[in-house]
Amino acid sequence: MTTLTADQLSMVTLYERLGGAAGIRSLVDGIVEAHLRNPVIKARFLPYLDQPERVAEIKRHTCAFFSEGSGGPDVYRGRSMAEAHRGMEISDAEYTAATEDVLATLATRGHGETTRADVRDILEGLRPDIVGV
Ligand code: HEM
Repeated sequence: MTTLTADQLSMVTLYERLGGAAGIRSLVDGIVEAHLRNPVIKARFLPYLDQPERVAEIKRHTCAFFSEGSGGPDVYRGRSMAEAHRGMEISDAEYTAATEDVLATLATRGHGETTRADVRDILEGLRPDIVGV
């Protein structure tokens, strides 16, 4: 396998580094599983287990959201982050817990420090749209 420097990596879109549509799909599956195990936020997601069609739709939307946000070809047609999370009163601690699930899932899929830092920066940018809305 070729080893790329951080500078070379930054020239490949984040979407490509995440493994395109299949890589993102695998990530979203892993993130949802991590949320369901995470004591800080699992209560938010457990009620969806008996709504598999809703879970499938949320996963589809989340894949499109990640694709669009990482330079991929998909167009996100779900609600804005503020609209999707409005009324949930999500705390900073919950947001951090969700972010840690995303970063841990990236690590288990073998994504390196540059890619994890790029994703962490994007998620930090979304925090004000999701926390406390
Ligand atoms: C880390 C950043 C986050 C991102 C990028 C994100 C992204 C999304 C997306 C794309 C959707 C689907 C929206 C739709 O279908 O219209 C969604 C739904 C949802 N999110 Fe998040 N989310 C984040 C954090 C959180 C946190 C911290 C929680 C709770 C602890 C949470 C709880 C939920 C729930 C319960 C839904 C389903 C809403 C519904 O049924 O209408 N999210 N999220």
